Amino acid sequence: MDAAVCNPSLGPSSSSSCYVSSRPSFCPDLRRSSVRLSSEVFKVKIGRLERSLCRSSGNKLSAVIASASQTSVSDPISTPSRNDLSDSLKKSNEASLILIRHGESLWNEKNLFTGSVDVPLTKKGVEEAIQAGKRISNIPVDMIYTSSLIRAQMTAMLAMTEHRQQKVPIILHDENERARTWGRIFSEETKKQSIPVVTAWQLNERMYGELQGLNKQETVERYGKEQVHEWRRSYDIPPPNGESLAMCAQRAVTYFCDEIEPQLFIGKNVMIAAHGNSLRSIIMYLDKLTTQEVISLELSTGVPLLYIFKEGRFVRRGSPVGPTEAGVYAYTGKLAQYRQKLDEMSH
Ligand SMILES: O=C(O)[C@@H](CO)OP(=O)(O)O
Repeated sequence: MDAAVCNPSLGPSSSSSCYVSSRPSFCPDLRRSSVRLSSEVFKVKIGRLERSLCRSSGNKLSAVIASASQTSVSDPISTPSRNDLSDSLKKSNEASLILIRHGESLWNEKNLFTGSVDVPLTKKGVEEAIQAGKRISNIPVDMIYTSSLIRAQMTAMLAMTEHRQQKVPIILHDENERARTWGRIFSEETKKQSIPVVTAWQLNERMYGELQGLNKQETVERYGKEQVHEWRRSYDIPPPNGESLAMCAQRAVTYFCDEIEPQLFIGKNVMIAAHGNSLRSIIMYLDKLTTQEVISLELSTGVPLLYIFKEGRFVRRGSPVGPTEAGVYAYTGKLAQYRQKLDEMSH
């Protein structure tokens, strides 16, 4: 691996860990990346890459702009024109990426396998989401991506109630023409005060198959600790009739590359609220973890992780929690400036 991964286990205590990947991001570089994604993911990525970049006579910039302007965020709130995108691309050399696993759900509390089942947060989960919002309240957010499941959406919305930017997160409904038309906003000023929220099933928790609804402890007693650990944490062994992490990565990482990276590339600050395993697969891609390293990657509920996307690379800043917060903001001039602006506005 050409990146120094300081700490593949991303619990709340890993806030000081960071690394600079020497892999410039964006799909082309997967050709030489050491990320152990499944060969199917690799093929999908390369296929899409060739469609989005190579076909456009090697002009990466125009491909990125075209790709960004065609994404599902071409919506009534923030339809960026090609000129805006070019300007923003010229001006921006850095964007923040916040990843947050949803707060505790009612089935987390009961210790049940949840997967694709759409279960809401507990009171504790609501509180975790609010606390997460406090932790990221000084980090800019221009776009939010959530899964289509309520626990991730609740988390994103509750976190944003704490954000000092005080913009209104608005869910974009893209399911049909009527939903798109009826959700239009007719004030430019109001649009500026809004943050588009894109919901994507591709970011959903991995489908846990026939384990969904079963108690985790009882499953261990029935099938043994090793078998259950393999189902829960291995890269390519799926639970009965469910998705392995590799299968989950195939949709989640592909979505990240196709829809989210282009936004970061043009300088948009992005928050993703999703799930233990869909985020593990994305972190595996960002941190270039091996199939062995990803086994020990555990994400706590409601703890945000911050990455800086700069010069085509992802730099992990760990979690903006507690005493290390100053370090997080001090890291980039842009974040420090943003925070100063917020301070000035609130005086
Ligand atoms: O039940 C689930 O859907 C997931 C996340 O809560 O569990 P696990 O930690 O086993 O991947």
